[in-house]
Amino acid sequence: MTLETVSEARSFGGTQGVYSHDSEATGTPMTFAVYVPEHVAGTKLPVLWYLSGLTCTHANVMDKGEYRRYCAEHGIILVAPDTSPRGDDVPDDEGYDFGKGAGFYVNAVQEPWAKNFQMRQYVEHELPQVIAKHFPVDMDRQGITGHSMGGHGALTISLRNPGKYRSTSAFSPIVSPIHCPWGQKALGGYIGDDKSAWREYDACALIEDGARLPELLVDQGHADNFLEEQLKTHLLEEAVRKAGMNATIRLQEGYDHSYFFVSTFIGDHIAWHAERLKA
Ligand SMILES: N[C@@H](CCC(=O)N[C@@H](CSC=O)C(=O)NCC(=O)O)C(=O)O
Repeated sequence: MTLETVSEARSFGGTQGVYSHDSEATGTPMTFAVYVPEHVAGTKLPVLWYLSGLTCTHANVMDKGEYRRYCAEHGIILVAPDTSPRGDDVPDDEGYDFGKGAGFYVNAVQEPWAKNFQMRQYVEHELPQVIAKHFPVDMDRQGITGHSMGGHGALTISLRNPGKYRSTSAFSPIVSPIHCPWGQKALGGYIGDDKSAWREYDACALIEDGARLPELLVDQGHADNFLEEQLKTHLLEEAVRKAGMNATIRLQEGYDHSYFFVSTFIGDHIAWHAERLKA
């Protein structure tokens, strides 16, 4: 499990790094970003996973998410994986919403995607092992968050793994891929026509089918162009209400889908995760 350091820079007393390794899950090199706050040598820190949205690499949140000040303040490591396998041999689609940059955090079973698009395996299993081996993380104190397609990833991964993540939040998540064009294209393409197999990749369906989180925080911009057609926050509100789940879902007036929105509320989310991860 060799790790290549792509870059490292000092920031807010800690280190913002970018690293690369050969992934067994995707069969490709994978790049990810990790911020490690200043800490006493030998101590282990809680870790927050940040999953990014369509068209993103590890770099979007690193460049525009403005999380380092808050991670440094709360002593939280933040890991940002890529959103898909990359490389000349990896199949792609003409659209921005499928193929490279759009792995949807699923294990594809359809060809030609199945060989490389194993992002569920990568994010749930392989990358955590790499992080545990190479960084000062306390794997008993993991939280997960994400934006848009990454919000969908955070919700579904946490719902499928009860107890693994002590805290779960999301920014403008795709709450029900089954019910939106982005999700229907992705799940149809990666998983196939059997819609019953889509349910494990749909936060609302997972909740309907009995999965629960002890708590949830979601922020959604009210002026988000994708809200009505793709994100459909009201479906999550309905699902958590019916399930009696403890969820705070905030509609933020005037905010759109961009990183101007994410960076505005990321401090709130990191503080919220820190409270639960350090309890
Ligand atoms: N290019 C597309 C929209 C792509 C887009 O908005 N991507 C979002 C995530 S959308 C859901 O997962 C994003 O995070 N973009 C990266 C960024 O740095 O802003 C279009 O033009 O419609």
